[in-house]
Amino acid sequence: MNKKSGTSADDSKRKVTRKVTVAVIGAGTAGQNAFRQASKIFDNIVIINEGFWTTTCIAVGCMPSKLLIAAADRAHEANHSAEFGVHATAQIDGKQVMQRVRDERSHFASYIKEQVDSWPDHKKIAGRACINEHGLIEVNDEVIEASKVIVATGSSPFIPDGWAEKLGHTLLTSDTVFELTDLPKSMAVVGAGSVGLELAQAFTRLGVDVTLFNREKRVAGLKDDDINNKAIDCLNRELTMHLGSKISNVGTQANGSNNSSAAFIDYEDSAGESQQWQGEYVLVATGRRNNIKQLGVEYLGVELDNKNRPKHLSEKTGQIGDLNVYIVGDANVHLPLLHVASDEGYSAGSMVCDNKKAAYIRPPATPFSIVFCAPQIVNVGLSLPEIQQDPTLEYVIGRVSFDNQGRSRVMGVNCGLLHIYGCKKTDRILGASMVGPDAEYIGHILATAITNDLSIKAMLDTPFYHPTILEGLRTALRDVQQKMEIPYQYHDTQEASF
Ligand SMILES: Cc1cc2nc3c(=O)[nH]c(=O)nc-3n(C[C@H](O)[C@H](O)[C@H](O)COP(=O)(O)OP(=O)(O)OC[C@H]3O[C@@H](n4cnc5c(N)ncnc54)[C@H](O)[C@@H]3O)c2cc1C
Ligand SMILES: NC(=O)c1ccc[n+]([C@@H]2O[C@H](COP(=O)([O-])OP(=O)(O)OC[C@H]3O[C@@H](n4cnc5c(N)ncnc54)[C@H](O)[C@@H]3O)[C@@H](O)[C@H]2O)c1
Repeated sequence: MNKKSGTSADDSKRKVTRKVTVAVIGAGTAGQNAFRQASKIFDNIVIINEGFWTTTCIAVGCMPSKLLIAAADRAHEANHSAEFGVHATAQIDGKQVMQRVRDERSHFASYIKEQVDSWPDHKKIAGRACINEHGLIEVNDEVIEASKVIVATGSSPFIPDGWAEKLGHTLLTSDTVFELTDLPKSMAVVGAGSVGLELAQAFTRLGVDVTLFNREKRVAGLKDDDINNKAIDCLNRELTMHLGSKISNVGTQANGSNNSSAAFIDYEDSAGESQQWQGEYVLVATGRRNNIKQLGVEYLGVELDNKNRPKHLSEKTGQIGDLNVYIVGDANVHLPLLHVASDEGYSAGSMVCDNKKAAYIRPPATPFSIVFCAPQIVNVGLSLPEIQQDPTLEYVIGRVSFDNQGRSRVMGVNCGLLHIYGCKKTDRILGASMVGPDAEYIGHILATAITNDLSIKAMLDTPFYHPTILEGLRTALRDVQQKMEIPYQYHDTQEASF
């Protein structure tokens, strides 16, 4: 993509050092998939990456966070078994907890390393790429002219202006928190999105004194008010949350007890009262931003909107309009999730091969997200506001509460609510939102149903084993069916009540 090659006076300084058919910028999940796929056809290909080559997911994302949650859940179960007549108190070795997180992370990273090591050295460049005004990729001493460019530069934690300087060594983000060698005594977590909720609850369960702040009275960005209120109700039972609070200042101050400094947060609580929190660390989880602002994609003809999202993005392949430019994974902001990054990378890698061989372009995935707090939070398909905006969608909401659902109660995890949005006209599921036990499995079933256009009748004709938490899904589907006034199945059965 050499937009203006040969037109500049300082061309001599920008001599092209390499011409390639495909350049992939970023070697996370999306970039590695794109590279692997495109390499099946093209030999003249290069992948450029700054930092670790083991993916955000493995190094600082999905895997270390779930490893921490796994330890936290063990501790929680030990400490909360008294209702079953089993009395125990968890002895938590913070150093061992954090070491296992890193050891297991290294285990997962070793698979990626093996793959990356198998790629020829001359096709890998370690360094920060930027695209110059001629549409050439500059990295280290190289100036690369590429016919096709795949941008897979991911995203990074967003830190509000000035906070990094003010909080200094007391600031943590998801990029640094897994490097802690021991569990801290106290921590504020700012942001109740997926990162904030998962980590705040995990550290609480591991005995850290955690306070969670969020500026909205909303968790996990939930858009269905009933599900949001239920999630807050369930999470409040173990988490200290200041939702709807406004942070006015952050910083550090001398810690009276020793020579160190402690962090503070000045905030106005939801009742309008001025308050101060003090503690050891502030984990900032206020969102992520795509790594694209400084890259120079505009020199390839890409237009960005005011939130740095690429315009004219094909959600199927990541292609930008009819340019030979593909923006995939978190870099395009579309759905910043692992499976999406993986699929988009694969599809873009197939596309640059002109779809000739071994190419499979996946259809855009049904929107689907899981937050791995307890109870889990899941959203599938269209959200309630999206459905409400479209008057042609005649919808009903099928509900089930998990507060007294049979197996949930047996297991002592009976807090939750599922809403299924059904379409009256088509007998299909438009979307769903849930907080509750086994939500990750229920979410997968609902995503399968939406993706494969299953009718609610077809879903109700499939077996639901007894006693399972998944029987709650059937209760919600029956509620949808009843509200649609389509009496497919007589279901005055006993098991709905236990
Ligand atoms: C704490 C946390 C937990 C998460 N948990 C989950 C989860 O449970 N499930 C889920 O689906 N998703 C989860 N995610 C999101 C998931 O990790 C991301 O969606 C996914 O890893 C994005 O992959 P990617 O390939 O787009 O980017 P990345 O893996 O981030 O790769 C981008 C690469 O590009 C490099 N790069 C950036 N700029 C340049 C440049 N100019 N030149 C060269 N290289 C550059 C970066 O250094 C990086 O190596 C989580 C994220 C976080 C932070
Ligand atoms: N389980 C998963 O799939 C998973 C887990 C972690 C991360 N992720 C991915 O990472 C992305 C980023 O997650 P995230 O949680 O960092 O971002 P997010 O955008 O989901 O949530 C950020 C939260 O911080 C709040 N906030 C922002 N500024 C604030 C301020 N100054 N004071 C108080 N609150 C403030 C927002 O209101 C919001 O609730 C997610 O969108 C998701 O794609 C996924």
